[in-house]
Amino acid sequence: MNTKSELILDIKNLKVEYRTDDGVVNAVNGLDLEIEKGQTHGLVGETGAGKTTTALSVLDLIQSPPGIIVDGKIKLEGKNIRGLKDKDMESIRGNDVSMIFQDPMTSLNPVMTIEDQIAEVIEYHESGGYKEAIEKTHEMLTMVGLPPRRGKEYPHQFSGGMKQRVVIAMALACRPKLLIADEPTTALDVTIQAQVLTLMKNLKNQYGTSMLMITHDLGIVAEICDKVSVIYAGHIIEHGDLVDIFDNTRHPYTEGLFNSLPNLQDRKAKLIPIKGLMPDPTDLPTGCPFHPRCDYAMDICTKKYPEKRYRNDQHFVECHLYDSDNIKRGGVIKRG
Ligand SMILES: Nc1ncnc2c1ncn2[C@@H]1O[C@H](COP(=O)(O)OP(=O)(O)OP(=O)(O)O)[C@@H](O)[C@H]1O
Ligand code: NI
Repeated sequence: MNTKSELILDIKNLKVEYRTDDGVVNAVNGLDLEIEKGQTHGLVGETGAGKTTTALSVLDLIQSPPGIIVDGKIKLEGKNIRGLKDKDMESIRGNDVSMIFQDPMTSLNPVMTIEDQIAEVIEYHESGGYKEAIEKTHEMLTMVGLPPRRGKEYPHQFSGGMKQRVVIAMALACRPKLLIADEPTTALDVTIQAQVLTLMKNLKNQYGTSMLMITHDLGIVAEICDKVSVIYAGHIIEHGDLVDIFDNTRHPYTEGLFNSLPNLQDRKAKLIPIKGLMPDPTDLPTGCPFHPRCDYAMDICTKKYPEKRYRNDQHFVECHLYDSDNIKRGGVIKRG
């Protein structure tokens, strides 16, 4: 029954809170996420849904205080990595999992040349000396489409798109098993965005790196992802492959995300934003957290969190519309 190939990352029941003076922010609320080896997995949802918190949890980089992982299992290649000693976690961050942030300057040192920064990463991971590391650095720069001679320059001499390419080169320099990209193109203009995405797609094909791509852009998901998890209020409310999510949408929230996109066939058609706002994470609604915004909400939705319902062996939805009593209505929401 289970035809899933090997998992690079397996998160079960992750719960993360930020305990602030204004209350407890329930950022991630029992989230499950499985990333198969060699695949690009899109994590998509509105601002505040818990995407970055999930990613930072994997690397044990949640700001603490106020953040705390309250519960859950995180496995990398089948090995538990939650609660590791600092030294072991550092080795995972350096060798196994790399993260690219939205703002490339998070990862770049303004007073070090580009090539020295990449070479430092390579030297840290490989036995060869500086000269060898610089040679490799030049290969990496070429790979991300930057002329190696520019390695002598400093970050401020580079445009935003070029800086993000450097960060990608750095993230890949240690050949990570898993690359986590947190909105890596959001800060870039549209043409550069497309170039960086193409680059990431090529790298994935070339090296078979598994990727977690965090985005609120369904266009990016369609462009480079194999699997998609839709996150709402710290829960994965729908998960499947591209065809499941784009052509067999089940969750009203996912449907809302699609409806809020401009229609390509009819550019004059109005955007239909999802009504209402993301719930206050310090005071989440009872039952399904989407119910106050949901056109299909039923009595039970205000009372009970919906279990996973599987449409096929991978596509699931957490929504009471698909409880057995309602299933007769079969696919209340259908696209295409
Ligand atoms: N250091 C922090 N202290 C308090 N609350 C935080 C902290 N970091 C995040 N949060 C809160 O946790 C919730 C989840 O935030 P998170 O950054 O994970 O969302 P996100 O999905 O990445 O959003 P975005 O698309 O805006 O990046 C939000 O309500 C956010 O305000
Ligand atoms: Ni974020």
